[in-house]
Amino acid sequence: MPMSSSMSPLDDADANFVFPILVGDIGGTNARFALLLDAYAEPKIFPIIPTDDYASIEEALQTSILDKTSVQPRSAIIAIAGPINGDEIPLTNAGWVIKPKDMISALNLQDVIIINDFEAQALAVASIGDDGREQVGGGEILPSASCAVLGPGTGLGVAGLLHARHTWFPVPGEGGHVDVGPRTERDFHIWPFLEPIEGRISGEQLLCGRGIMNIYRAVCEADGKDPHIADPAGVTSHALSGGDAAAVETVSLFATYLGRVAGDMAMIFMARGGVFLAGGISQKILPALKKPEFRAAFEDKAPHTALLRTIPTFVVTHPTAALSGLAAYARTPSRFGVATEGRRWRS
Ligand SMILES: Nc1ncnc2c1ncn2[C@@H]1O[C@H](COP(=O)(O)OP(=O)(O)OP(=O)(O)O)[C@@H](O)[C@H]1O
Repeated sequence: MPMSSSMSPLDDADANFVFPILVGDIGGTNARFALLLDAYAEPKIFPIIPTDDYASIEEALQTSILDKTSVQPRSAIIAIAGPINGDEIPLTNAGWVIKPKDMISALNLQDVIIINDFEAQALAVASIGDDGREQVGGGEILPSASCAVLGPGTGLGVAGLLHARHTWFPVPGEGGHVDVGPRTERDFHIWPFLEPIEGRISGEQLLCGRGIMNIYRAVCEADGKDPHIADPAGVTSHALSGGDAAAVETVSLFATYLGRVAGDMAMIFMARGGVFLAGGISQKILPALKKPEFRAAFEDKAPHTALLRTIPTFVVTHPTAALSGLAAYARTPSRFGVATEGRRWRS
């Protein structure tokens, strides 16, 4: 059992962390780390590393962070892709198993917190300003209202962010796995060619790197063409340059489906504070998301079209948004209602 399990989440969240604090955002593809020396200094951000290049988080931290600085962190706040359960936490979509007790002894830490990577993206939404995001379409942020975050990356992460009692509460969940159904005539042509997961098409079957390939292959098969592009970056670059019709349609459909699911999340969370598109893919296809499809699908939510029109949508453009959210939490944990029960380990 984690050593802090006797403390209630809110009592625990009020406890400050001891500096220097290491913050980390570990995705299925990339890991990003930064060091915070004190509550006022800007985080020192280290180069992004591919998760697959290291056998474990201890090895990654030792080689790419600790061997490159004389600062010895005392606390670590790490966001990971996957559910946090018990003392051994496997990453979804990557080979690492995070063992906080091993981190404490191998890296000489006194406090380790592990949270979900989309909670970190939600913390980022509360802490980044206009220069870290770009609005797509109309609507205006209603201050202190709820927000929703969706992030197509290796998978599709979704989180809410609620404001109550002067505190921002990130709400992690598995919203990336909602069902998505065909709607237009073209959808009905393509749907039979999509690869399902156990018989259904979930958001994550469409809205992530793998999902781009799923849509692309289905578009090609529906039209009796050979899919010749091998990876998601190839599809989006052919689409953005306009050089390949199937790639152009794939990215247009991706934007439509992302708009549909983002609109659903806006309604679920009543996200008058805005819907934010995080994750690696959104910023790479920003010009495609600015075309009409994304926002049209987002707003097309009868009987709530008028409501959806008032809700702004943003692409998070800050290159290390999750780290900046974690840094804001590390500095002033009392501003954020992050539940730490079962997710905090101390030496
Ligand atoms: N230019 C691009 N266009 C579309 N997809 C891309 C592009 N570059 C990389 N990808 C895909 O983005 C995914 C990686 O996303 P991201 O950079 O958000 O990684 P991550 O943080 O490790 O993901 P996650 O947090 O979802 O596990 C991979 O599936 C990759 O194939």
